[in-house]
Amino acid sequence: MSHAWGYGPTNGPDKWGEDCPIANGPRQSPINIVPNEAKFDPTLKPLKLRYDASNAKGILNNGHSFQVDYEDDTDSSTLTGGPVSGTHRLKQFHFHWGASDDRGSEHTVNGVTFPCELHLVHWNTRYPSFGEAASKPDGLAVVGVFLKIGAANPRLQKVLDALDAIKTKGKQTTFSNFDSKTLLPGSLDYWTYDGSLTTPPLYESVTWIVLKEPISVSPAQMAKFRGLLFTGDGEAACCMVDNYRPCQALKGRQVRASFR
Ligand SMILES: NS(=O)(=O)/N=C1/NCCO1
Ligand SMILES: [Zn+2]
Repeated sequence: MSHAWGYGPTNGPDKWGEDCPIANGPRQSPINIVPNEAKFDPTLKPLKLRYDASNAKGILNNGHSFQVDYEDDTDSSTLTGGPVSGTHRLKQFHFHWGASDDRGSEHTVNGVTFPCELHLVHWNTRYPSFGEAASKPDGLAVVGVFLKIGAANPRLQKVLDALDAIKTKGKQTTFSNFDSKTLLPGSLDYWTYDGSLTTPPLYESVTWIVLKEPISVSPAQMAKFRGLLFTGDGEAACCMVDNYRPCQALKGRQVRASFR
């Protein structure tokens, strides 16, 4: 692929393997989750998420999605328990979504897609930094949360209201005092499996923790996601939609459930 990766016909997921051969590796993400084939694992611990709102730093349009970045130089926003050992620090959260409500999530459940999926990205502090952890087999833990069309979600509004300031690629602005725990559903029941980043470099370094319960998003709120652009100022505008990777082969992996 001669130019930067993206989600278009010439640089999209089908082309990523040209630069990242791991695209066809044994533990790629996302996957279709089949609840009836997920095995309840009684040894799985409850997920413990402790986030400090004051760690929120900024919000950035990175040309693929937008992300809210967190201070990660201390253990004040962490994931512990669940399927991981040790402490994982929150680095950022971002979303994937579709051009219409019939698609947009990366993971699917019994083949069912959601219009949007939230990813909270954490790195294992046994490594010195996110950059070091990102390429290690136990380096990252990403919590995935499905968004389902329903009533407007007031917890999303502060994030969505910031999007007008980051419409084009490369734009960023301060974003402070945001507790990402408010984005989580009531239940922390989850499925977990060994997978990868769903964006290049597609490193097989992610312990995926996909929550069973979705959170709500309204059609008007989805329109705000779709108002972003993949493109930068002065470029021909291309709407930031369908920024999701299709499901990848399970290749013998076991998906475990934290609940019966
Ligand atoms: N969609 S994903 O797997 O969370 N991808 C990334 N890339 C950098 C951090 O998370
Ligand atoms: Zn993601």
